[in-house]
Amino acid sequence: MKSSIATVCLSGSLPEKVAAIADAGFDGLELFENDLTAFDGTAIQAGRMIAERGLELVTLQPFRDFEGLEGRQRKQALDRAERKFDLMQELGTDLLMVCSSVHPDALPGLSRAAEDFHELGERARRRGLRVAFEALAWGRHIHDYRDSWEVVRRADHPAVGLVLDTFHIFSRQTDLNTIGSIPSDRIFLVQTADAPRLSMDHLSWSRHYRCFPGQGELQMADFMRLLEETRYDGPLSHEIFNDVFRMGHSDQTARDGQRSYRLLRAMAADSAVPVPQDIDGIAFIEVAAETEDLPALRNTLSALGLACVGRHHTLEAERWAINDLNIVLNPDSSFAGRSPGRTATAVTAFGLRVDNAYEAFKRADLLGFDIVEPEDVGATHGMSALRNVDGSLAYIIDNSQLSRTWDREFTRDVQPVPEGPVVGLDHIALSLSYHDFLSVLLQYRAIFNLDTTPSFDVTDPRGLIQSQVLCNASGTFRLALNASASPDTLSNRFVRRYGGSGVHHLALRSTDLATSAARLAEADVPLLPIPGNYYRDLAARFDLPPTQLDALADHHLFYDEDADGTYQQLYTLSGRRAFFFEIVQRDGYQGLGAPNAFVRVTAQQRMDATAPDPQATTGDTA
Ligand SMILES: O=C(O)c1ccc(O)c(O)c1
Ligand SMILES: [Mg+2]
Repeated sequence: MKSSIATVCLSGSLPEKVAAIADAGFDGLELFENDLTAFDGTAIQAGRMIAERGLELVTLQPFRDFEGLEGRQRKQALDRAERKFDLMQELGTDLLMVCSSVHPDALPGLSRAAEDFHELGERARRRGLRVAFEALAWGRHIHDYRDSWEVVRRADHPAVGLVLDTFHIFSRQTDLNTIGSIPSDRIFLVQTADAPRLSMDHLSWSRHYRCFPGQGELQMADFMRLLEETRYDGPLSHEIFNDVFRMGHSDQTARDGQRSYRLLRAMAADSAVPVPQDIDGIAFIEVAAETEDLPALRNTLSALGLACVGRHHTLEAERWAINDLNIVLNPDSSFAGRSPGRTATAVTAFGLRVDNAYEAFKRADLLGFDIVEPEDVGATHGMSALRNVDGSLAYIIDNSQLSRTWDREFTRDVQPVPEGPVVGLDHIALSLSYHDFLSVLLQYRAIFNLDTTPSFDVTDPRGLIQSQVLCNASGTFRLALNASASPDTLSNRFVRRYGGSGVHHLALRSTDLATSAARLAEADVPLLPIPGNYYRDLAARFDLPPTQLDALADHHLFYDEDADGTYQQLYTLSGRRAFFFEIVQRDGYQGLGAPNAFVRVTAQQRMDATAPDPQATTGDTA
């Protein structure tokens, strides 16, 4: 198969789109007619620009409202097609993609449509061209790929073939099984798109929410298995209409598109790409710490019961630990692989524990993700990492590797002895720019075997924050992704101040949150204050004894229940740092306290408003 992508997927001008598509390594592209119509060169120049970048022009599309017309309207539609054939010959493509008609005058009937396509195919053939028919999910009469296939079959013309577009097929929940029996030479084009499951009309869903396979919830693997049965060998072309892609960076989107294409190919039975592995947990977190922030960090960590258990042999870095949780405070920023221009004390790396790191890297590499070797960042630890879209590093390690690394790199001053109720890490939360959100989702879901919760909206006083959680089956790995289209939400204020996406908070797990809160208070670690109204609402929602409600309020704790159990949360303020700590007590509960999030972000925005001007000082609380 050949990899292709439609120009409509990307932001920018036609030359920018063509460059991004070529640089990302695609074999070809679908030219959306609007991109040509708005291009300030000739069709010949556009075709040459595409060819010079080594790209095949797979098709010109879409040709609309063709089938089912009579008399003068039918003749006009055929004449219109001839004008597009002229363009195609100048552009250097032999395929016109025709989508099913939404014309109010279009008449029903598969045989009538087949006659129209026979005639169109004959006109195309005379000019050495072909046409391909797609059923739009909202087509007036034809909105099922089995009907468009029947039209193509009855048209019975070598220049008339079928388009399969996964979005239209899945959005109507059409049975897939007919796909396997379509002769491969009758399929001229396969368009691939994923999407989140949303209940809305087909057209709005398609035009705004499509995403790359691997980012959504459609059963792409089922489709690919049936396509494989046909032995189809033509272009596999992403066609994504997505509001975020339209505002994103075309290079980043095109690179993700190529990764998604490889992910689709890796679904084939004979793929050489290793299968995705589980993430068992987070082995360590690295904080690039400015020296003046170290005392406050050390104070918070010791109040939480972590101890400094070793020092780096050559760097200033300290290893803080409790049980399996390791936090490395590293004042040497070069080790952390930080992006230029970022100065705040911030989380710049974490280590993902897997069964077989070699296989995970092999999969990541074959899918086209960026891998950073230790030499690249001048590190002696010997661990390779994925480069996250924000420039931070996700090391991938297996257990054998980890103990060796600690001993080679760090002294062992004290054994990590549990000294309080904090037992380890619960989750990490990222605040992402809106266009990084889907990139991060693709990276983690493509490489690893993870579940994704449905996306939900948190109401921040300045707009909505979209939130989604990636997690493993056993609950030992949770990564929360947050992004917002509104400029002044908490998550976007973080992104702006920090100079990009990044880790917004670290959540540790306690077995006794009230005691953890008391220890933080004793150590003068300020906690996020929670308004009294929150506890009035808790009293109404849950059957909690007054003493328990008072205790929650006294310690600034959030509370929630689900079918599996209860959950309590508290938050520290970030002070000068880019991130803050959350401490949770999870008694069976599976979520991340989503019903409390609007109160939390509102309280954080309130703290932020009373903090000194972030432009003038780094003493912010975002
Ligand atoms: O939204 C549309 O009109 C449209 C156009 C062309 C396509 O291939 C498609 O799937 C949708
Ligand atoms: Mg399509």
